Amino acid sequence: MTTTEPTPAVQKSSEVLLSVDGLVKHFPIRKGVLQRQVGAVQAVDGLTFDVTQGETLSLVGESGCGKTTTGRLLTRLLEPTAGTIVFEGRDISHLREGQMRPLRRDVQMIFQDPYGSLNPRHTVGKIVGAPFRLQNVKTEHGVKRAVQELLELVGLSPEHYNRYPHEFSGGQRQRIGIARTLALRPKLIVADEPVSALDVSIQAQVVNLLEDLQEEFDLTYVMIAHDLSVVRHVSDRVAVMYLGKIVELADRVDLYENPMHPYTTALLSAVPVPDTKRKGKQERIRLQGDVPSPINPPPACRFHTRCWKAQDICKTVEPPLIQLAPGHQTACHFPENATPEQEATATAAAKA
Ligand SMILES: Nc1ncnc2c1ncn2[C@@H]1O[C@H](COP(=O)(O)OP(=O)(O)OP(=O)(O)O)[C@@H](O)[C@H]1O
Repeated sequence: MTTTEPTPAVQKSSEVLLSVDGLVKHFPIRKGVLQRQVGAVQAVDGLTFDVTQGETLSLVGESGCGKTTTGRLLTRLLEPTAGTIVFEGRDISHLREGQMRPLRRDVQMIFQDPYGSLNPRHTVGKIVGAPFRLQNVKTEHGVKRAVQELLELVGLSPEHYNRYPHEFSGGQRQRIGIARTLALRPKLIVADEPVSALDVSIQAQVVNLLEDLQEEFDLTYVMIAHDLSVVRHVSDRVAVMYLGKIVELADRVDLYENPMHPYTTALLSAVPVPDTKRKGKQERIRLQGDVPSPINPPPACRFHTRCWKAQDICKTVEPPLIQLAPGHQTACHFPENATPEQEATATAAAKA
């Protein structure tokens, strides 16, 4: 990844493309011959956010915090336990597979592993052409032409049509996956760690490609990453997740310069780029212990077991995700870098 200073976030359309309200996904844990439910993995536990047309919203957090599950819910590869997902004004939370078919064109996912996500026995032509064939939208000749155009679009050659995935490097394979994703001209792409399996030298190229494609086709991205440094340059807004919940959601510049949740401060302190503008703690914060289990998460504020600011109220009252500044939501009783008014707002929300 490049480490140059990011350009300020561009003002984009404010039309909401995707709206998520109280989204929950609990995976039941079953035991015994009767397969009785004995508990649940609370992978995603009450997410509420909007994604506007043409923006990049990044979901960030440590392994196991529920990012991939969220991505799979948004693309409806999973069915939510509760809550709603509204895409272009239509509630898609519980559509059945047949009803989902038209939506599969509009909402696509890019996967982390460019090695595992391409069938090694299929040619590039078959892989990238699969969406056309599945949706039955072109003749075989039309598919070939369209695939070759897509290959050129992502920086590959039309001659690659008859080659197999093993003949390509990791970066090229991710380009093949991106070409397949673009085939049906989706509106929303959920990109799950799209560059984390690639060499650092290749990561920036693939990120640049995603940005160019976004501009060309007015794409909307939900970008999933475990590391705040990866999404620094591409996000318009960033949602920080911890144990199935969003703890902070803010415009990119605001989040990096003025983090308000202690967990965000800790994540940012691990970002190697020196950031003179960032308020608050500059030294590396090493969080104590591991992330608790999502089977039995800590009550109230889920971060309290690892938070250096935690007080009694953090163990008994869950802080709601509230707006503490324009475009900046935080779920914390004792936000960092807060003005007296912001502290008062947080206190009032806890009492409400
Ligand atoms: N199908 C499933 N059945 C049971 N538990 C699951 C399932 N899928 C995910 N989980 C659990 O849900 C929690 C959240 O997982 P998820 O993969 O969404 O997290 P993540 O933030 O994407 O992590 P990573 O960065 O490691 O992929 C984890 O504890 C995971 O073990």
